[in-house]
Amino acid sequence: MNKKGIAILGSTGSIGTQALEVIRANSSSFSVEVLTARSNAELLIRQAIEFRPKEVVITTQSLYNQVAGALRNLPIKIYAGDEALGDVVQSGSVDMVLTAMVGYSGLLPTIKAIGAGKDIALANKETLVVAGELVTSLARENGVHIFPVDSEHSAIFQCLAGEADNRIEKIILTASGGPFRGKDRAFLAGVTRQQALRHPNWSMGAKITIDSATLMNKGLEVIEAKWLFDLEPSRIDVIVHPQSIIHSMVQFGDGSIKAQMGLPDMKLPIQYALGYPKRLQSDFPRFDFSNYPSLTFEKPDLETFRNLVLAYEALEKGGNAACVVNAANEIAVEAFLQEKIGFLEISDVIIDSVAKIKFIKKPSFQDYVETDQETRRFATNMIQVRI
Ligand SMILES: NC(=O)C1=CN([C@@H]2O[C@H](COP(=O)(O)OP(=O)(O)OC[C@H]3O[C@@H](n4cnc5c(N)ncnc54)[C@H](OP(=O)(O)O)[C@@H]3O)[C@@H](O)[C@H]2O)C=CC1
Ligand SMILES: CC(=O)[C@@H](O)[C@H](O)COP(=O)(O)O
Ligand SMILES: [Mn+2]
Repeated sequence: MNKKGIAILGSTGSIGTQALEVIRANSSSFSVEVLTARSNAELLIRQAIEFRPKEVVITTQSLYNQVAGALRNLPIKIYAGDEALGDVVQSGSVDMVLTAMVGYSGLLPTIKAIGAGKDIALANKETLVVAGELVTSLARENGVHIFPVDSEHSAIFQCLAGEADNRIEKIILTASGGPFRGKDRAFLAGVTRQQALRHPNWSMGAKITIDSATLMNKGLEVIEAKWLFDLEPSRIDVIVHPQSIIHSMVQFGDGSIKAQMGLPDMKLPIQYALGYPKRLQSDFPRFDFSNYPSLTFEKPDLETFRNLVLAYEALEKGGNAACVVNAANEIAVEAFLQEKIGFLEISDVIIDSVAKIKFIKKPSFQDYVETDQETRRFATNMIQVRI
């Protein structure tokens, strides 16, 4: 049997390392062709020695010598810098690119991979948030499939199997509510980085963990769902489900609701995307109903967690609005992680950026690049003035 050749962008992160666990357990189905990282040279070297990719990229130029030196006796090509990401995804042996980088930086390599006809396993939700219209139309033109890795979107994708001719009435994205569910603004004003990084159910990278705490993660996921499943915003609901057992739901025209369930473990959606259409066997721990006597649901508190509203507004507005929200959020989350601003100020930075940055109704790729840069400059400045 031919193995599927996988390129992993961001192999040293939370999704990247779990993807390698999946591949290690299914080595007769997959080969690792490309590994990339930004700063964690030591882990990248260990991964390359174990999985023997054809190409490796370390985007931090100053780490090139360390990586190249450690791998010098192996038949692996080593590159440095951001531009190399756009080249390696196009390699002949790559069948599928797993986009497990964080933030806006995932956009350009994803576009290059789609241009080269490579299927995408998409974890990097920011790609669709920033330029969903452009990326999905490019995928259609190139006959490329985008398989969702994000747990909610994987759940919806799994619920849609066999339903191609049936109308979706709405989808219901579940949200854990994050570590501050039930708290008010007075409490949130004083929360620390450490508190915000303590997600109740998932162990993830720092940026998405803060997004979960502000509910921006759910906002980004609403936008991601719009582009993956071609739905108007009014057909995308969010419900808080603190146990994170139901990963999302689809309601059809006859009123029937399908849900996908399981313990919170990203290896399952990663494996489903890599192995699609096959469900590969796994020994992931199984969900036991008797351990969960109650699965509960509540409405999100939109007065306290304003970021979810900001994301819906950007989706309604269209154009480059979500690109502005994303860039401002990335800058604000990084500033919060560096303890330069408070938790509630994350929303303030986004609101002021949306008000300031020029709206473009039909943005080109270059417009997205410029919008991202201008927003980052504005948001960074705004934070500097405050401190
Ligand atoms: N973690 C999760 O469970 C989930 C994550 N996602 C999404 O998946 C993506 C990855 O998240 P996660 O794995 O948590 O993130 P991590 O921060 O854990 O990992 C990010 C990875 O990308 C690399 N990286 C970071 N910045 C850059 C950059 N500017 N250029 C090149 N490479 C870079 C990092 O390299 P290094 O470490 O070497 O610096 C690392 O390999 C995000 O978009 C997130 O929203 C979606 C659903 C669940
Ligand atoms: C695992 C995953 O897909 C994350 O996006 C997760 O959903 C975050 O949890 P929240 O529901 O708290 O945003
Ligand atoms: Mn998710």
